Amino acid sequence: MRTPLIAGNWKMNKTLDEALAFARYLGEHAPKNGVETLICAPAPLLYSLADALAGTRVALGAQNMHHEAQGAFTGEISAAMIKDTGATYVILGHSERRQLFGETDASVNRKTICALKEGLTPILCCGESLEEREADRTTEVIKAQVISGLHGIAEADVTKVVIAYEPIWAIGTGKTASSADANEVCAAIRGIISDLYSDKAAESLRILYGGSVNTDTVKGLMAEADIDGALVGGASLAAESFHSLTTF
Ligand SMILES: O=C[C@H](O)COP(=O)(O)O
Repeated sequence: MRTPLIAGNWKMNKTLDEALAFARYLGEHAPKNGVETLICAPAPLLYSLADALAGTRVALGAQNMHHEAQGAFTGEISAAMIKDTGATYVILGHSERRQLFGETDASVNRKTICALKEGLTPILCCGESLEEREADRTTEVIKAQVISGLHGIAEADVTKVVIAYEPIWAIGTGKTASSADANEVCAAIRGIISDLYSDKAAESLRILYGGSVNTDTVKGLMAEADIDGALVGGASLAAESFHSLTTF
């Protein structure tokens, strides 16, 4: 049985005051029973948010990290630093990181290995561009990203990974993939895990959908057999909206 996960990705949004007001709201409004909820916040907010969210059933995550444990990497943060804040998740290989900051399948793989080593839960993102979808290359692209992202990770660890399928054309555009289309790709990802590892691993690994998820679309997406949750950008920024998503 896979526990549903509704994860908010705040991206580069919110001051400390705004984040604390959001946490206060979540403290007063519990998520649906049996649903895990998560906020992935900008790094400077993590320590304060960990305190503010203590006792709320809302987990905390970072949005990126470096693949080395420490060293001369100005401006970067490590897995151990994230763990120190009290955060337990980290988003890796988001398409914005790949497109705007030059992340590659190889660097995302190194980060995933490093996060697991530190005991963080990686949310490994994959997704095709509009051009790739129109050329009928979705499965091929996703397969390459998933295989590279998980390279060298043993079966005992792979079930700790969460995979987020986020078609690039649906991110921040208001265009959501239909529930059926999103489920088809998530099912294909589960098939890839089964081929790489085992049916058992594929059955226990959680797969999220992301891309313009909102309070109108979340229920349909969550009703699909292979979608275990959502990675939400825009609709996670207002506390009321995020809370409604967690009570789908
Ligand atoms: O990580 C979240 C995704 O990029 C989705 O963002 P969005 O919900 O604003 O489309």
